[in-house]
Formats: sequence, structure tokens, C-alpha cells
Amino acid sequence: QKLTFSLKIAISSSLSKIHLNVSHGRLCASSTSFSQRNNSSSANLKVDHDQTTGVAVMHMQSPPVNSLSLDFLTEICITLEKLEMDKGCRGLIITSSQPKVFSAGLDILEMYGKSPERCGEFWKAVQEMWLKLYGSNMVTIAAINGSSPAGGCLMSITCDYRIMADNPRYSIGLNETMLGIVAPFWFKETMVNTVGHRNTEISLELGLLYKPAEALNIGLVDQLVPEDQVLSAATQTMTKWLAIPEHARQITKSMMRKSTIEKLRSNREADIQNFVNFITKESIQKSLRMYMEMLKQKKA
Ligand SMILES: CC/C=C\C/C=C\C/C=C\CCC/C=C/C(=O)SCCNC(=O)CCNC(=O)[C@H](O)C(C)(C)COP(=O)(O)OP(=O)(O)OC[C@H]1O[C@@H](n2cnc3c(N)ncnc32)[C@H](O)[C@@H]1OP(=O)(O)O
Repeated sequence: QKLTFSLKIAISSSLSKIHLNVSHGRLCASSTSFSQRNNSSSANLKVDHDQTTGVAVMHMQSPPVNSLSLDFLTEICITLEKLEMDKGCRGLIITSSQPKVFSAGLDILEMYGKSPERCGEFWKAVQEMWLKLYGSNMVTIAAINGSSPAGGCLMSITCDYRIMADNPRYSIGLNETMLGIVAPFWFKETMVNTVGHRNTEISLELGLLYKPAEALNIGLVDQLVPEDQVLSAATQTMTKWLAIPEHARQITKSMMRKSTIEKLRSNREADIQNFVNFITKESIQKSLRMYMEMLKQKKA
């Protein structure tokens, strides 16, 4: 049965004991237990939930590069909602199972050659993921074990803390302008809230991707560790954060992020319309096509 994205999200709250599998815009449910086991997986996500520590690790495993398609975003949103509602889950670590890449950002193919309706549905899912992560009551840590451009960087900076693999082959940043597109205001504000106004201005105008040491230098990531220690460092940091009185931490987080969240929440439809009008322009479609060709050439 085909379900719209918003309906999927609306019903997800009542699916806490249902195994979810989202494929090509379809939500399939089978009655295996989610909450009784420590581990769960859907098509492109594996969640290890340690009930004793209250920490879940969400492994993104959407080949080849964890690009955020509508289906993948929907899976992420449903998982986030389930974890958020689970009182036994107080902390979330997000990491990648794909080699060399945390996430390649939004799936460019979702923005190229698609109908305005489909683009709108896609953008609503991007908004939903950001709202869920940026507004989460859980402690959220990005364990960045590979490159993390654009939407991958956005995902990282919505978390409370970022630990990146100290590997100069990896990079992170909001490089949208390099694709001929523009980071919307809530991407920009999340970045300002992380690295300040001046760093954001330079970073966004030039579409910069930072090597780990540079990212640490401007505060885009909080810690660098050897590649094989990213997850263990995230787990150690999580222990420290979870020792803080929870209510006080949550209220403080909400106070810091509220105005940015409210700005999007109260303007969602206009923001979707803005995206659709922008992305479907012929000139923007041409830029995306050229960027995709450049990616292919780089490979050849
Ligand atoms: C007035 C206007 C005001 C406001 C604006 C209004 C609205 C806003 C409008 C738009 C906002 C849009 C915001 C967009 C955000 C984004 O996230 S866009 C995506 C940006 N991502 C990138 O630039 C990353 C591109 N990818 C890479 O750099 C590399 O792939 C990698 C470093 C991630 C990994 O490198 P490798 O390991 O070497 O892998 P390959 O490059 O060989 O890639 C493998 C395979 O995957 C395909 N691919 C890579 N990235 C993407 C992607 N993001 N989407 C879809 N597909 C991707 C790549 O082409 C390869 O495909 P094949 O060749 O194997 O078919």
C-alpha cells in the first residue's frame, strides 16, 4: 500500500514493535520485534541499541556513498522517531558502514529531472530529518568516519558533538555553491551556530570543503582521532555527556536551538516552495548535470 511521506511519519509513532522496510516510497511492515532485541535493521540502516547504557549506534549503510535519497531519509526519520520515543534510549551515535564516506549529502539524482511534486516530497523529508535531529532530546554524536560534504555535513552539525577520523583524504563542509546551488537559511544558521558568522560566510560563499585539521581549527568538528578509534571515542564522549543532569541539558539545548528550529517550523511550506522553484529552474538543472558529469570524469 502506497503511503505519503507525511503519513508514514505520522503513523511511525505507533509502530514501535514493528520491523520497518522502506523501498521506493513504500513502507512495508512485518511483525518482528524492534524493542525487545538490542539490534534492528532496515534496508539501509543498522541500529545497535545497548539497553544497559541507553546508547544507540545508527550505522548508515546505503551504498555506495550514503547519499540521502527520499527512501533513505524516510528510513532515518522513522528510526529517529522510534529512538526518540524510547525512554531507554538517551544517546545516539551516528556513523557510517560505507568505506571512506560518512554521507555524500543529498542524493543529487533526487534533485535532477524530477517533477515539482516529487522535489517537494523530497525536500519535506530533508526538513523532517533536520527537525528531528536538531530538536532531539537525546545526546547526539556524529562519528564521522569518512567524507561528509553538504547534506552529510548538515547531518553532522545537527548533532551535539562531532568526532572525525584524522585522515587528510577526508573532507567536510557545506559545498553547495560548488554545485551551483544555495544552502537554504536553516543549513546556514546551523553552520553559524557551529562555527560563527564569519567562518560561515567564507565557507558558504566559496563552497569550502575542509580537511579534518582545518575543520577542527574552525570548530566545524570537535575532536580528531585515528580512524579506528572514531566509534570508541564517540562512546567515551557519550558517557561524559550522559552524566550531566538530563533535564538541565535538554532545556539548555532547546534554548540554544529553538529560534532556528521555530523559523523553519513556521515556514515549512514556503521553504518547500522556494526549493522547488529554485531547483527546477533550467539553469540550476544544468549546473547539477555538469556537476554529476564532473563526478563521473573524476572517476575515469
Ligand atoms: C534564491 C535561492 C535561495 C535559497 C535556495 C533555495 C533552496 C535551496 C536549494 C537547494 C539546496 C540543496 C542543498 C543540497 C545539499 C546537498 O547535499 S547536494 C549533494 C552534494 N554532495 C556532494 O557534492 C558530494 C559529491 N560526491 C563526492 O564528492 C564523492 O562521491 C565522495 C567524496 C562523497 C565519495 O568519493 P568516492 O568514494 O571516490 O566515490 P565516487 O565519487 O566514485 O562516487 C560513487 C558513486 O556515487 C555517486 N554519488 C556521489 N555522491 C552522490 C550524491 N550526493 N548523490 C548521488 N550520487 C552520488 C557517484 O556519482 C558515483 O556514481 P557511479 O559513477 O558509481 O554511478
